[in-house]
Amino acid sequence: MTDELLLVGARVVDPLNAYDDQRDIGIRDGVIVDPATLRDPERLHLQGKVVAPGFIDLHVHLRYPGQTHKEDIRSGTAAAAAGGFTTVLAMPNTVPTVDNPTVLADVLRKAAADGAVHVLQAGALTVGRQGEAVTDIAGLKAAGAPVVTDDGSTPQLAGVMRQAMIAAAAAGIAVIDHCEDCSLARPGVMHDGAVARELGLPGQPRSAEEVIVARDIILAAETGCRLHLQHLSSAGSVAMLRLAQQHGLPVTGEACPHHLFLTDEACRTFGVNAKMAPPLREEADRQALIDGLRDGTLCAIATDHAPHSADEKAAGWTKAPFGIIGLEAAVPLCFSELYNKGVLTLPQLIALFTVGPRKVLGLPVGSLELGATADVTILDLDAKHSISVESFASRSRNCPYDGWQCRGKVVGTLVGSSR
Ligand SMILES: NC(=O)N[C@@H](CC(=O)O)C(=O)O
Ligand SMILES: [Zn+2]
Ligand SMILES: [Zn+2]
Repeated sequence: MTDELLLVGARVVDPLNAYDDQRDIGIRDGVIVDPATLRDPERLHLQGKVVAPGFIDLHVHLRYPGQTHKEDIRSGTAAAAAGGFTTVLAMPNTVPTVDNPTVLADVLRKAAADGAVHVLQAGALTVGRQGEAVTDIAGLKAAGAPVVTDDGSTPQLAGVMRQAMIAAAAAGIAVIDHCEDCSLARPGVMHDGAVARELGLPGQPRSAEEVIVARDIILAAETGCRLHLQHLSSAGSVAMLRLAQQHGLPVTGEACPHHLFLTDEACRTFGVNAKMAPPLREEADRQALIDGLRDGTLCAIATDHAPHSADEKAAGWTKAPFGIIGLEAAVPLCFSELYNKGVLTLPQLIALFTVGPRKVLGLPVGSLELGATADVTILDLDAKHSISVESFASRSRNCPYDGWQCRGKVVGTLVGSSR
């Protein structure tokens, strides 16, 4: 039996094709088709709503395998779908690490069975993410990893990163990079500034991120490796990325909602739910990240959805793990703060969830063209609501946004037939 659906009357925004107008969208068997070819479709009336290509989150922790008390593929992808995402890129800092094709195949098998959205799985850069032996990057790519990263950390030795980039370049795969020099970051638990001094907590200076951003831009230039900088937090990092792009280097970057909407001041209010890597910084950094989105230096907004259990987070500032969840708050926050407050245009904001991630992944995702997988995100730009952490599909609750008022809501997501 064919499965036919017609999306009627919405404003369709498809930045890859520079399209922004009202039109109907036809779907047959999970693929976008010409509406005129449908015979007897089910109709979804979407007047006053926006239809966009399914949003892609380049940075999530699904915690499978090994840490499913925090999240699993079922709960994490349910959270993604509720939050407006139809594709997520899972990080490999699991137990065991996704550092070989066998573990990767297991995750993909589990995702095909349990996933409410498409799950892409990044491979690790080094064995066990120990920063020593480079993984079989070509083998990971062949097994389905679209990118490689040691997220959670990065190889501390430049020589190891250089070797990894040479292998990644040869395999034709991008390195995505958690920029943190541990000798500068440790034992810090928040940004190294006035708030940390007042709270009496050890700080992480901006240099902990920036020296790795500089190092890895230099290595990308030398090796020709495609490099994507994850969860950038400092103004200096954005400036270096901009300069690298002006020099024509193949380097991109992402920002996370928490770095866009919070500063280290939030550490006073939200306690350990404001503890994450890299840390929340200062207002000038926040503004620089927003400028980076505005001028295209940063091509993606990614959540860095990092679930941890209540017990783990209850360990207090110095012992609690780094990270907050973001899948179900990111889109409402971004549409409130960036679109409805006039910071970005609608196509600009939607591109940060579609075209930008597509470029990083090098996959044919994030567009509504005929023949594409029918991944669709449906939005109501005016709907007012407040974020209710209690109602999240995620298994974890480590989120500072409970009760935040938003304008802009995810009405639904459609996930097309698997690629
Ligand atoms: N961002 C975080 O604070 N935590 C992430 C690791 C990471 O993204 O670096 C996690 O896995 O919990
Ligand atoms: Zn990270
Ligand atoms: Zn992460």
